[in-house]
Amino acid sequence: MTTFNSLGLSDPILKSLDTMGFEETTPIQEQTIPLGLAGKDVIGQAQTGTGKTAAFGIPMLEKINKGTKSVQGLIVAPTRELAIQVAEEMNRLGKGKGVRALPIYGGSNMERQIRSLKTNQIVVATPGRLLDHIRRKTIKLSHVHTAVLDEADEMLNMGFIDDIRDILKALPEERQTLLFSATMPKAIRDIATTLMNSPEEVKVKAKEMTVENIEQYYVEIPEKHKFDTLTRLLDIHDPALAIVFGRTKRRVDEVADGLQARGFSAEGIHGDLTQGKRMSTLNKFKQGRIEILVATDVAARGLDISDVSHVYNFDIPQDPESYVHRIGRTGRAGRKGESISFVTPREKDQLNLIEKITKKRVERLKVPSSEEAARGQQKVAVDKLVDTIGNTDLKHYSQSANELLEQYDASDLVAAALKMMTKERSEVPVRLSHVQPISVKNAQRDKNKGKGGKKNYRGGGKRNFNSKNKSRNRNFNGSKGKRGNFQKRNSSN
Ligand SMILES: Nc1ncnc2c1ncn2[C@@H]1O[C@H](COP(=O)(O)OP(=O)(O)OP(=O)(O)O)[C@@H](O)[C@H]1O
Ligand SMILES: [Mg+2]
Repeated sequence: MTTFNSLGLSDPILKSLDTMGFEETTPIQEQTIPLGLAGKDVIGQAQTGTGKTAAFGIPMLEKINKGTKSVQGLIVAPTRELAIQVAEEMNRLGKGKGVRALPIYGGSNMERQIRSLKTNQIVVATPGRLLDHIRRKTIKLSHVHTAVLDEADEMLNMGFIDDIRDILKALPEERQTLLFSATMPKAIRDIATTLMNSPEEVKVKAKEMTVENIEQYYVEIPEKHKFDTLTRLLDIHDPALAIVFGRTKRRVDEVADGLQARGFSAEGIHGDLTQGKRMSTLNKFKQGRIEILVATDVAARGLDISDVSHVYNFDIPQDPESYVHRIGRTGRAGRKGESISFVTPREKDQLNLIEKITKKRVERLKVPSSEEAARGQQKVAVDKLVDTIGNTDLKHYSQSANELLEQYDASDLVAAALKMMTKERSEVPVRLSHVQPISVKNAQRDKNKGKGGKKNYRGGGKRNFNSKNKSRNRNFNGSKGKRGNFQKRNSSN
């Protein structure tokens, strides 16, 4: 066990960590914070949800000179939501020292950003908006001593590489560059090293690329049965919060609408929505006001929402890296999670490729029948009832209960109560537009075709964004997740 204390951090930073409830370092933090503090360039690779943000954030904050009122630390992230989230985490980490991070991203007020830029020493930006500021000379980067590419492999992928080169060119040559991600294909690592100054490569040793606290399943299923299977699985699993990934924006809209029509609390998020809509949907999801987020890959990377218990790959992802990031939205910070990928018969090769690259076998799950789904829904009601017996003072109801028992059969009474509590699904038919199955060959060809081209991440574009649940009893904050070993003391996400 390594404590933050033993890394020689300053009191203000230790104070923030204490407030955040971080007690021990995670392995990537233990290995990269000393390198970061020593001014080394670092390529850091560690599994999803294992605290990479603090791994690069803490050394950056330690090196901010409070007396200099200019941008000294720059973090670049691929999506607006992630830029905002990373800025929030940096603000928590920097609170003790009084250092603030400003998120800058497209779709928000540029003038306001320009005013705030004068008072913040750390900027967390998406590449497009940052370049706008650089070109308009509305950001001063001559004092930046630390630059971080979060989700580095994504940032150095074909869609972003030119922007990243331009951004790095605008920074002082004398600087520290840190790259972090859960995945780092070799070709990208090679590009990365050309942008850095003899980097130290830290790869947290793990047998598999995915975290072991995610139970990974797949169902083999023809395209036309996917939607009904999804609703059955949702009824059986009764997730605290779930993310359903679809391949395209249209797909996301159709699945979200379909789920709503069947009475689920679901909304979609993708790159064609306004920034305001994206934020409000994500916030509702974080607060548990919607239970199912249907998303393109725009939500695949970095997002840290602790109560996500299930990830469904309604469409199998284009590449194994995307799979790793998508399922990594659950099972964070030591919690448990489950992922279920839908594989059409022609997509079995793609699943095999994912298993090979991630070095993890994905287990087959039987497609549930409608009877099983109905039993699943009933079980939710039964659990609620049993939970109420255990945790509520029922004195108030005992007189009515006794009167009813004199008139009716006990089993009829319980059955009636269960029926009232069971959410019976509407059977409205839901039809989705046809999508092409992914084959390893096609995925490869699409990848090559896109080389050098611009991948429109901001707009989404081509790169779009079980019943074994240990405890079905949701407590009031909606959490069903089990606590793992590097939990915060007072987790308040
Ligand atoms: N040492 C720690 N102790 C307890 N909780 C921590 C610690 N470090 C980070 N966390 C928490 O763990 C969660 C995941 O951290 P973070 O988002 O940085 O993961 P990540 O490695 O960047 O994941 P991804 O690859 O998905 O981006 C966050 O809620 C964070 O606050
Ligand atoms: Mg991250």
